[in-house]
Amino acid sequence: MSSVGVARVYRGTFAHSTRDSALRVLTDFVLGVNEQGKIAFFEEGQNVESLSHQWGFDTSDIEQLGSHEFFIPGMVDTHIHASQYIFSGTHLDLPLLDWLKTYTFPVELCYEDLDFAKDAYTKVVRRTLSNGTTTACYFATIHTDASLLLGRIADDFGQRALIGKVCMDRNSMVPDYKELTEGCKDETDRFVHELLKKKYALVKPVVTPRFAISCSSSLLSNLGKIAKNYDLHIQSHISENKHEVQFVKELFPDCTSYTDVYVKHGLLTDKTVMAHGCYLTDEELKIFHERGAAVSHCPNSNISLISGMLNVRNVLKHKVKLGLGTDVAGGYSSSMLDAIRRAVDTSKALCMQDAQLQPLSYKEAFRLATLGGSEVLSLDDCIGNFAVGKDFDALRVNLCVPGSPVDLFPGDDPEVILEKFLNLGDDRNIVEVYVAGKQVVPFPDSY
Ligand SMILES: O=c1[nH]c(=O)c2nc[nH]c2[nH]1
Ligand SMILES: [Zn+2]
Repeated sequence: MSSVGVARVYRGTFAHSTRDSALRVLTDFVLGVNEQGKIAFFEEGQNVESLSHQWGFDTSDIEQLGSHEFFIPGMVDTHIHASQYIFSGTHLDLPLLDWLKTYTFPVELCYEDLDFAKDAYTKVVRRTLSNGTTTACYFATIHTDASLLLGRIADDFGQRALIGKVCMDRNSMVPDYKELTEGCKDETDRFVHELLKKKYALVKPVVTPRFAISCSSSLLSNLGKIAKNYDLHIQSHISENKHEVQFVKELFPDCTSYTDVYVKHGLLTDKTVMAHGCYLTDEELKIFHERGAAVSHCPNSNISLISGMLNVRNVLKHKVKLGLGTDVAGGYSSSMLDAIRRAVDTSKALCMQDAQLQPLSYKEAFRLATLGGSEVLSLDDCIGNFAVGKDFDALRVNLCVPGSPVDLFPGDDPEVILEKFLNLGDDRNIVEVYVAGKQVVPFPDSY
């Protein structure tokens, strides 16, 4: 484009969430992306002439979307185990603690081998990007070098990512799949230091105690200090399964709740994201709200491992930041579209138990997968919707591609088309993916 100031301009339908509205479908809007990959303007199509003067672009350079096409913001997976992708779709027949011991820890041990790690991590980054995950908050494994490799691969593919080297110094139930307390702290220091040194634009470290069962009090305190010293994100699991909650009570008798364990060790901050939270009490949710900590709702995993069903309405009532996670591979799908669908399904299942509850609408689930996720990761000043000044993280969706799993009919308006995509669509419909203004899907030939 010959213009000064904008690199690309699109015209057509855009759907996104705002602070006040779970879904706004805007037909005939124009959006400009500047050279820095940020949204320069986002206005009604009728303003196009004045925009072209103001921004110096030629209207013939505008890319017009088809009537069966639209842009939505990139989706944010707030909780995914990159290392478990290798067995996703299998091993769904045991409850959490047995599942970890029998399937998960033995697989995670393999990531000591960097060739193994490279293959698996390349596949998970490719798959999630194709499925429209522009931002992922990843658990890796205890292996520092393989975790750094995941950071490099995310950077190579242009995915926005938080990367966690997993920390665990007890109860691994599998010989060798744990570190000594001091080693774990030192390796986390090394991981953070090395990853920050790379100066990747979109990839950052996240302090990652696996969960309270896997970590001694001393390790948790050390991790809390590292997070504070470097002002880092923190991720872990909380109150996923009733046996887990009971075990934590026994391991930390001086703490008043599971949440209190993380509070006492400096791990519940406004940059914390805790996965699951199915059994959090109202008192605990109040603490989450006061501290600005977030919950990642992982409905596929919660059902697959028969862990529990998060009452999303109650979390929202407590004004706790909430997003969605695939939780691969406790969750069998790496697609955030699946997370949207399972979140709605779970809320409907809860309604069957309590007629007073209101199910989640597809619009609310869409919000959780986009703007909600950006809030969970404290990135909502930068991504989550099409507000001017934010990075252009976006999916171009086309429902009329060859082999599309969705059929359209006369009279299907843009809102219906979006709803069909969210409920029936898949990666075949996600024809282009942008992160910070850069097109990352389709992949370059060299990938
Ligand atoms: O769903 C889960 N997946 C895990 O890998 C894990 N580790 C602790 N708690 C966990 N829950
Ligand atoms: Zn998890």
